[in-house]
Amino acid sequence: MSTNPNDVNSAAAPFFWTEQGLRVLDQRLLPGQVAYEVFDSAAGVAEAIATMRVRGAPAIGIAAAFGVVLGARVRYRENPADWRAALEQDMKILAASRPTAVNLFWALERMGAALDDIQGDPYPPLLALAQQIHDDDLAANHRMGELGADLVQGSSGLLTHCNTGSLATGGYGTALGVVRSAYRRGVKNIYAGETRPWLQGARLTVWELNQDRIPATLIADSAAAWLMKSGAVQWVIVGADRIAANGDAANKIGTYSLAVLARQHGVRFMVVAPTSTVDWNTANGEAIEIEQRDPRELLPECYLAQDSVIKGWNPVFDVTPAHLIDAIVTERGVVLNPSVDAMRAIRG
Ligand SMILES: CSC[C@H]1O[C@H](OP(=O)(O)O)[C@H](O)[C@@H]1O
Repeated sequence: MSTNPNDVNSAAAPFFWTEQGLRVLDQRLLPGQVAYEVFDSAAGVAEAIATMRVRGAPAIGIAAAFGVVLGARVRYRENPADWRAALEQDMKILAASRPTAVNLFWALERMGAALDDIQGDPYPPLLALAQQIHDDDLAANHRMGELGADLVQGSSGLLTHCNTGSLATGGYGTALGVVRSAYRRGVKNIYAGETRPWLQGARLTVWELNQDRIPATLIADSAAAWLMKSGAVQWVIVGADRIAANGDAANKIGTYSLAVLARQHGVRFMVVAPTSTVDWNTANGEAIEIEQRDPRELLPECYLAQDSVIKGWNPVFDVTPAHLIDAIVTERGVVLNPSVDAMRAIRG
């Protein structure tokens, strides 16, 4: 199987569409196991998203689009004359799978808007639309990769956080797409933060880079400040799950602290995300819902006992204010020093 990040059939692809259903790579098991499960219903895809078998804002949106396709196939078979109401219930289940990544709701809105024009069997047109959403995301990632690489040209080191590669998108990646493009242009010192507690960096990002034979250095999240103080990196490059209209960006927990540290050390800070991640209806970061996941993803086993007095607090995103962001890179262009006015340049 190809590991070419340009190829959606690379080992790092988060899922593949098959006639049986959406074949999902279970990212909870990486890097130790490359294991797939086929989901053949909307509820099944919602479960795959909620449990983080598939994760990453763009990948969540694309998976949800295929979830709508699966729901339409089931509902039309059940009742060819009246399938839409049941499908809309399926779409509500998909919408409830995770709250922060706006790509989920953007994809469901695009699929929902197509229902009015459908005559007869909804499966073929909805499958074509889901595949278009997937293809568009891959194309956007390559465009953003080049735009971001233009900005970091000449840098010696980059630090990234979480996983924003092929595993989190339609292929190639957002922030990790910039890293891939920058590496090809000569930026050789790539650092990846482990990204506790789910370890997207330690388990997923360095796995992807190793598949691509791109040398990288894994660091503990707590080593980021010391790395920046050493002068080894000139940019911190991250993804996003939801960008508000003023440029405030929600991303994996730990991103905000990296932005504060970057400003302290004169390191520039880049957010890379397709415009499907921009939520024009949310004025600023204060209004972004931050997902709280089960503390059991954080707490050592011994503190899960009934008599334990130890709890966990497990917000899995935080919000970086626009004033700490030097550049937001999208497929429609780059927003330098983001603000409400500056963001208008990328609004379709
Ligand atoms: C390009 S992926 C964007 C975003 O999604 C990740 O979150 P999760 O792994 O919880 O789905 C992370 O915040 C990435 O930066």
